Amino acid sequence: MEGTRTLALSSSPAAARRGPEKAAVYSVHFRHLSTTSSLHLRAAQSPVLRASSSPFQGWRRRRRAGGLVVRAEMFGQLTTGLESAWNKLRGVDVLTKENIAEPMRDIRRALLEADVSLPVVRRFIESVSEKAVGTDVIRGVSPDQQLVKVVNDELVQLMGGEVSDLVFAKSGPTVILLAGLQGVGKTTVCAKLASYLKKMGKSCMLVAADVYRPAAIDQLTILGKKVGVPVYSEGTDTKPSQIAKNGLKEAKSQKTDVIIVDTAGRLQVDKAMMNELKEVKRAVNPTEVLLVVDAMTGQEAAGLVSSFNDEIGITGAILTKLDGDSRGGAALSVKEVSGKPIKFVGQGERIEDLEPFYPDRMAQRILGMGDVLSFVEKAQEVMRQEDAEELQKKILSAKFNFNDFLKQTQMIAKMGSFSRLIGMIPGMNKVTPAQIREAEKNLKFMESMINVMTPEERERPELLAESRERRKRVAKDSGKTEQQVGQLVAQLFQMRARMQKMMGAMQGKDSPDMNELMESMKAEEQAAAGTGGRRRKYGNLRQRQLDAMRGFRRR
Ligand SMILES: Nc1nc2c(ncn2[C@@H]2O[C@H](COP(=O)(O)OP(=O)(O)OP(=O)(O)O)[C@@H](O)[C@H]2O)c(=O)[nH]1
Repeated sequence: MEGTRTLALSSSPAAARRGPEKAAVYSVHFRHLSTTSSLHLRAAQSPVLRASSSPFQGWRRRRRAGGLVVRAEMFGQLTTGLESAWNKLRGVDVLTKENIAEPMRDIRRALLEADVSLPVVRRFIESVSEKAVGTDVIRGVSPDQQLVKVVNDELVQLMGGEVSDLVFAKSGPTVILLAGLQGVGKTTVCAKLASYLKKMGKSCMLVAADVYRPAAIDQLTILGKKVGVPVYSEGTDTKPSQIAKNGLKEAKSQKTDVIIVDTAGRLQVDKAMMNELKEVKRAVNPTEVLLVVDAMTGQEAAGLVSSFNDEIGITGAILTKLDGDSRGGAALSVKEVSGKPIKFVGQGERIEDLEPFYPDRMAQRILGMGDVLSFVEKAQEVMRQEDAEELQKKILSAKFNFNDFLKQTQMIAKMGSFSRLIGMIPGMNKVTPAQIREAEKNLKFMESMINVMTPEERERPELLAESRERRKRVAKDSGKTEQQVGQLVAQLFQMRARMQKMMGAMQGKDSPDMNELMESMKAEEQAAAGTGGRRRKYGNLRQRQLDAMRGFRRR
């Protein structure tokens, strides 16, 4: 492989585990001249851990029986690189061409260090910059969170958008032809895929068409036994295309749903290999031709998918050894470079370590910001910008009315569990679940009174503040007391004042004191419920409410 020098003592954590017990560093596998793309260490004692603090940034320690294994945290390097981009946006009001320039440079650097190919990085940066600047402002979402969301969406697109499912033949056995260079994990993938398909309820057969390495046939036979799937083989004297053809015939006679054909791997792409694959492909007309590539080879993997597709025509790729990939270049480049989707990823040596490739989950893992993303998505979903602007105007001009109040409560309901949402707001994690439950109950209580108000009363709460008759009617229609209606009206005026204060604080970039807000909501709810003890306890609050109403009457 050009540009690759293997100083390998071992290529896998399993081999690392097999190493001697006492040394601090047992095995190191370097690919690529300058990068530590693959490194598996095992230590019986702590020196490796001490060493792990700086040179192994983004690497993960795992405790295993009998020692510690230090492994690359998947895409850890990239995640760390991107973090510096968000940090540069702290304190800005809105994303502009100017203020995103530096964060975009960080993102570009992080992607290049992750071994994503340059043209892909260029297109990515261009698209993110364009979208970030053109994105509507969402109230409550900070510019750095907004950029995280734009980058996430672009990463998902870059990796193919949707999950790309396996295609099954409409009739007869589905044939999956696996190709790939030597040592990428093809044989292991055969067994992993068979086990995956078995769990889906499909019957499988493995076909051993790697005739150049007798050990490959043995390995497949052993793995077949392990996963409980028959293996069709004819030794090493028959042509691979003939073995594949006979295997398919056998599968048909046994009414097997899927056959997986294991082919020979070569050290590099050569004509003989391609011709043989073409021949096998012609012989069995596969539904899926999947190229197995090693994630640790970075953008080379993407290049390979491209050249195999040009030569033989493939339907997708399987990315193995993602568990050892701290960079992510292959996962990010394959679709964009080759136009072919990654269908599965191998994330370990065990049979069950194969799963479909979900671009959205992968992007979230890269960014490591699941909470921020779901918060932004929910805020986007329920709060169109016009609504937000209108609301803000109303709040600032003290015109917040019962309709807005209802809209807000409904919005909160739409956002799903109030408590989950609150947990996502920085600074709100001190609010207890009991407080949240009370706030939710309070919202329902108030809603029942608002529902029986006339449109005019909702629009102009002053009407209710000024007319006892109106308050009496609302109380009667909602089954509440006149006093409770009075408290609700007073509460709305207090809320106006409080929201104005909050908006002022937000515009001044101070974060509002959410705890105080929750405390007062709780107090108001209890006052509204109107028990004797609570009445005494929250006497001051009720006095304030009455004052607010009186003040209003005087106007
Ligand atoms: N960590 C890790 N190791 C893997 C993964 N997939 C395969 N391996 C290991 O990679 C090594 C090579 O796997 P094989 O399945 O023998 O590779 P192959 O492509 O069939 O090799 P040839 O038959 O020589 O072409 C084995 O030690 C596997 O356990 C993976 O997803 N993660």
